[in-house]
Amino acid sequence: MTAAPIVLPDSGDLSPYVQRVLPRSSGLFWDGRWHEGADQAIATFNPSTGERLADVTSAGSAEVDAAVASAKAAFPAWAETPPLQRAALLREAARRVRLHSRELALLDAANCGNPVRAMQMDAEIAATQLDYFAGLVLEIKGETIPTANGALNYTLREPLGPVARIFPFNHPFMFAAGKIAAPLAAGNTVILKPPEQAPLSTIRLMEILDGLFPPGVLNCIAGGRETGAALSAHPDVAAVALIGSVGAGKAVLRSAADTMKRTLLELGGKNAMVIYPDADLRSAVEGAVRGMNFTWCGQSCGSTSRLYVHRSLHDEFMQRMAEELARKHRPGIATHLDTTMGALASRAQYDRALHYIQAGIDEGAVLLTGGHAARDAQLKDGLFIEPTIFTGVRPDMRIAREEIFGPVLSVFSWDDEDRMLVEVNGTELGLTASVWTTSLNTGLRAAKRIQSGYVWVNECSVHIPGAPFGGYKQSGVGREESKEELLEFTQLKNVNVKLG
Ligand SMILES: NC(=O)c1ccc[n+]([C@@H]2O[C@H](COP(=O)([O-])OP(=O)(O)OC[C@H]3O[C@@H](n4cnc5c(N)ncnc54)[C@H](O)[C@@H]3O)[C@@H](O)[C@H]2O)c1
Ligand SMILES: O=S(=O)(O)c1ccc(CO)cc1
Repeated sequence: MTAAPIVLPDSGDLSPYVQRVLPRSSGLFWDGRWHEGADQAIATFNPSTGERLADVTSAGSAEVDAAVASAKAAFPAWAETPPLQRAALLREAARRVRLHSRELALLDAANCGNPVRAMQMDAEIAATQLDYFAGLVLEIKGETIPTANGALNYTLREPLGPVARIFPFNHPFMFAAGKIAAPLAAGNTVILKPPEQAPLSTIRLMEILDGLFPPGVLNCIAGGRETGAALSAHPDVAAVALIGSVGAGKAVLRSAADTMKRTLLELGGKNAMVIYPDADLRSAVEGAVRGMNFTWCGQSCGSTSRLYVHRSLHDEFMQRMAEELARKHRPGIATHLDTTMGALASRAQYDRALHYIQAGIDEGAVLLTGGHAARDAQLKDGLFIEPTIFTGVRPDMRIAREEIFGPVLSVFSWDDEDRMLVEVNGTELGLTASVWTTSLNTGLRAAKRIQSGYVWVNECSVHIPGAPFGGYKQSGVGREESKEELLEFTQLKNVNVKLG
């Protein structure tokens, strides 16, 4: 039985309730129970206020070894658990997530700076992913292969073993809860490594799910990059699934090489949105604001942070976009239910975004709006930056080439489609893209030519359950949010039976 959820108001400022939703446990859970760590604690903060929220125990190498040993010991029995029984436990996990969604959203808002209302959506997405993969368990199946001599030849899909799930701070709870679903559904055990900047909702998740799975099936170790690196290098970890930066992805690939472990990498983006001259202006302007994900300060791998507007529309488009942005997003305290744009997750993220804003100014881009920290006196203790749009951006500028992961949009004007598409594709990243046009031909042509793993036409930002999400080029390896994610956590065995 889980404790009853904490009742929270439907409107107004939820800051007074933050203390009540904090987890009571350490950051270390394996073998079905909580542990004290010998290693140091990580202080974790509220980016809206600067307030220290809690200290979380960080896993050192002894704790990593113990968590992996627990996941390894639990693996054979979990792999043998009938698939529908595994699915039933995942559905119960989804039910508990929904039951506690509002307190989890508040915890994320307080810890990572994203607005609390948006984080309620994150909890719902996580629950949907748990249900979705629970529904797929009977699809973990093989094929029969015709043979020349009448032998029976068939394939089986078997789980891999302990899977490390390492993820970042931009959607902490959605990643923690949603990303256990596929590996557990496929019969693997899991070790979660939450982000050091915002680990609290993962720890609370472990409290909410405590006792649901057999000991060792679902484990959690808090910690930073060293903890993630130790997991990636561990010989008894069979697969590492990382959501994070390209640099971390390369480090994981290198350490995984020694033990030939499976990797699934969801990495960075420098994603383009293209506005064709025949686009429906009203919906394209709305999409351009939404695609940048100003709600979470652009801290999203899928944000369309490069906007290519056809020259014939450029001035009117940008004027309307500035108006739409001003109407929709102004930084505010993340734990207030009216807030539509939160705080940057950490001082490092804040400094990084301001650094890129300065680089844009220094390299000659034109500030259309924003370009500085929030000046509202009520926000003075937090990590707030005004939503920022640069026009007149050239492809050689740093704000055109490098992932900022902040509320900074770079706008380009174009009139030659071929040249524009070369620029769109002229990056080592290829995660998402968005194209706006009323011509089906144009939309399909652009979708074919853009080198990205996920292309929206007359849409942006939304993730469609069941549609494979993942990157081309250095944006990643493998696909998530779909049947492909489930199969990433299986290995194929071929069996040939000579008959007669
Ligand atoms: N493609 C996606 O689905 C997706 C989604 C969200 C964020 N991201 C990317 O995440 C990045 C932002 O997050 P960040 O700056 O915290 O990323 P990061 O790579 O520094 O950290 C992400 C996670 O990886 C861990 N980590 C860092 N270095 C590691 C290493 N060498 N070995 C193992 N683990 C390591 C961190 O502790 C954290 O838990 C951006 O690049 C963004 O595009 C990608
Ligand atoms: O905001 S994003 O980081 O692009 C993101 C990643 C994954 C999902 C759903 O799995 C939603 C948003």
